[in-house]
Amino acid sequence: MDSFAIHTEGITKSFGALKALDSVSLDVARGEIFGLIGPDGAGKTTLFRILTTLMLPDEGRAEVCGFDIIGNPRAIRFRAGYMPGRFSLYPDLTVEENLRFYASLFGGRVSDNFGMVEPVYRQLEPFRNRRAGKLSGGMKQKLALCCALIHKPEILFLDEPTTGVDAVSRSEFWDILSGIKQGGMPIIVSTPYMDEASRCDRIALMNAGRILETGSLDEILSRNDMPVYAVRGENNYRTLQNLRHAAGVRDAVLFGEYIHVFAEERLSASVLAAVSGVAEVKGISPNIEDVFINIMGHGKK
Ligand SMILES: Nc1ncnc2c1ncn2[C@@H]1O[C@H](COP(=O)(O)OP(=O)(O)OP(=O)(O)O)[C@@H](O)[C@H]1O
Repeated sequence: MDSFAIHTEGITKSFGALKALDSVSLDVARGEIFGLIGPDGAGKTTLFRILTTLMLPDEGRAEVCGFDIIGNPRAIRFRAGYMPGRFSLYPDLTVEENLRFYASLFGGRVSDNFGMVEPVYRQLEPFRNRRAGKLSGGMKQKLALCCALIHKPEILFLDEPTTGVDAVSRSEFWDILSGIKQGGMPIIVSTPYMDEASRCDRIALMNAGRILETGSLDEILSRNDMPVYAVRGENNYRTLQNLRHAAGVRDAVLFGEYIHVFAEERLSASVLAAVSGVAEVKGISPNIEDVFINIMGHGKK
């Protein structure tokens, strides 16, 4: 088990009647970027809190860096860098003061491990005297990452680091994570954005407290290969209703200007074209969003 950065078996957590995590079992290998992908309420934050020893599970067990979350939480706290989902910085402290504060929480100084954050901090340096509350979203995110790294952790937990950040900053942030991974640090990162799956070595698709699929993006796509058509309607809203009631259609969902139709094997493009209001039909390869919607829609597993 020690060969895994994270190993969990049957982690379950309820809040009253709500099961926020339902028997979550997963492994994160050393040196990989592992993405936890799912919508709001999937249970991502709850899992992070349990793995960083801020909350106890009701059932199940887990190890982080070879240490048991219940038996040895202190060892994990020193080894884990955690960037919580919501803004974790002190808005009235400057960039520099925030970093100094986080270093002091672990009994150190910024200079002790500056090499760890230097590549990212260099981008923040021009603003080092600016209060964190006055930074742009992308800059806040970079500072929060520096604060999570400043005690030189062995593993990084990032809870929705790119939520609410513009597309360019999101992409830059993923480039930074790839750089950190090159140094051998395992990273577990949650996101509601399906397109970020391609930046991870492996992912888990999560919904309503359960892991629906785990694997590399390619593995998940090939495991869930299915006939999908992109359909444009004369009036997409009306066409969507017609498609949902058409024989051989398992589900139909609006994606931009096209409707994606999840079809039974026997359905052909020409049969679809005959559905009232359909203006254009083309066969497409399902993307990760198609797979996710299809799995959720059919309660697989
Ligand atoms: N302390 C709590 N008390 C009661 N319910 C909670 C608590 N923490 C989380 N929940 C509920 O558990 C479920 C999972 O929440 P969680 O925050 O883990 O999901 P998430 O995937 O991180 O989504 P989000 O982005 O919305 O935080 C949600 O329905 C949430 O309302």
